[in-house]
Amino acid sequence: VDVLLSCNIVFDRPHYPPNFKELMEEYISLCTEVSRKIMRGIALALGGSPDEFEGERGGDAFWVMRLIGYPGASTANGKCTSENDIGCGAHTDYGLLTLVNQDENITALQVRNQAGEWISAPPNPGTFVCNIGDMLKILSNGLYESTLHRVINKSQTYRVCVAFFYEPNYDAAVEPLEVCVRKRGGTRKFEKAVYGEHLVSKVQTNFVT
Ligand SMILES: O=C(O)CCC(=O)C(=O)O
Ligand SMILES: [Fe+2]
Repeated sequence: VDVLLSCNIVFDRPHYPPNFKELMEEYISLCTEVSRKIMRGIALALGGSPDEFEGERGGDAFWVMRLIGYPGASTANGKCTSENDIGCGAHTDYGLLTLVNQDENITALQVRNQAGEWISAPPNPGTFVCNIGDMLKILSNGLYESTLHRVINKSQTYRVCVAFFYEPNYDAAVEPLEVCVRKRGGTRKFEKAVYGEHLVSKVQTNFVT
């Protein structure tokens, strides 16, 4: 799918550190392991078996990792005004979980709470911010919400964020778990969705102008 291939990293650019590929691969493998463990915890919290998300639901992740750079406000287009900040518009993530590793010392990520207010999710050294994605909202029948978030870098410093997206298998047909349907009095809040179709349609609306 062209839209998904358009931003893939080329691992052997000459200005990358010599062990860049190995570091990224190790990081991805550790993030995959942590995400799988978080999913086991969530499965238990929802009252299911710990393996609820194994198999195509979340055991064979179509992971994505993005290394995102946000130029500082002053260098973005020559002026330092609040209109010049560089960020990322409000959206929900698409899959199961996102592990957001933010640059220390810059508060730019904001999440919308249930009262509809935007609150900061400041970097906390040694921790990830963990977003819930749309597929986990569906699987949990809405017991977990995929939280709206956005990024506004008002600082004058270039901000880097490493976001690891833990997703279902590309072809997975995702629907509310029985245990979560029972918890909501037998009501199915969401229709079945095929993860790959959801991903492509959201990437097209978010990134293609
Ligand atoms: O830069 C961030 O802190 C978050 C980026 C983000 O929300 C995303 O890539 O989906
Ligand atoms: Fe996001």
